[in-house]
Amino acid sequence: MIEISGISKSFQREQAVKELSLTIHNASVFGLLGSNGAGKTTLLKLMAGIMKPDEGSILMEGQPVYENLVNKGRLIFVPDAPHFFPQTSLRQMADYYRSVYPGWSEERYKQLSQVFQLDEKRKLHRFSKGMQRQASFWLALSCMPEVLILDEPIDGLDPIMRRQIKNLMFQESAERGMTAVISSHNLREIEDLCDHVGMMHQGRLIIDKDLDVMKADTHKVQTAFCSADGEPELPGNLRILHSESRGSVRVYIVKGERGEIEETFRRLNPLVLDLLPLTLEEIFFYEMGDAGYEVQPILL
Ligand SMILES: Nc1ncnc2c1ncn2[C@@H]1O[C@H](COP(=O)(O)OP(=O)(O)OP(=O)(O)O)[C@@H](O)[C@H]1O
Repeated sequence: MIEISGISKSFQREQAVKELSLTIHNASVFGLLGSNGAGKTTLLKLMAGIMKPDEGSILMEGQPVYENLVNKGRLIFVPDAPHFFPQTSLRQMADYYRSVYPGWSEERYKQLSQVFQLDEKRKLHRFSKGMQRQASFWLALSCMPEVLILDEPIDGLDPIMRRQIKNLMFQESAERGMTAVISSHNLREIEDLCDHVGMMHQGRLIIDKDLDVMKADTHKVQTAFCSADGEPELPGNLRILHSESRGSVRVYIVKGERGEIEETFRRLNPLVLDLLPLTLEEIFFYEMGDAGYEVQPILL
């Protein structure tokens, strides 16, 4: 378990992370969203023990991460721009990882050659951007990390490799109980991969929710009423985040339990009544508005 309590981090006069608290449970896949400059990379580096918070604490299995070799050996941070030693081949880089990470598995490294199919003898700087990213995943997963921290990992990968990486992440999480923390600007990617989602804005964590709970809690209601009766007054107990008319159809975004919402609308004798699921993008859009944030500058 990763327990983050009241951390802040400033660069000169810029406060990148502000009084942020968060718990990430073992074997979960946590998606971190937010606008450019929201503080995601800073938070990930703090979690990985690359930087020390100015205030607050970050504990992994009850122990600090910063300057703690045991915890650092349990986690791998994959940055948005892969970092390799100059003039090294993938095999040489693998030798280095083997010497540093106690969990390194030669067997896993060999297995993963079936997925990545990169030339191990070739110098890494000669690889394309996407191939370098594949090499980072190959090395990171061969270390059998308990925690994998990924900064915008999927960008630059082709669709087949994206799927392969997603499958590997599911496999590592389900079979070995690996915890993953993934920052991304891609809501669909996060929706596919993650079971828990956080959103940062100006250094703060403004949403921290289970994806299933979030989905089960917000509904799109499409309804139409007999025009002769006019539009009925909705009961005050309905928590409506948004409403709009599309011709004769009225669309409501409503928070609450599906059965209760349906029952409430049925009592108004609608001609049409449909309850539809929302995408993560839609849920965020309305949740952020509900939380009083200007949605446009936050969602990309
Ligand atoms: N090494 C640094 N020195 C000075 N300021 C920094 C440094 N690293 C980050 N910052 C500042 O901290 C803030 C948060 O940056 P961070 O890279 O964490 O954001 P981000 O959410 O990852 O952004 P993006 O989505 O654009 O990658 C920004 O205002 C940035 O300018």
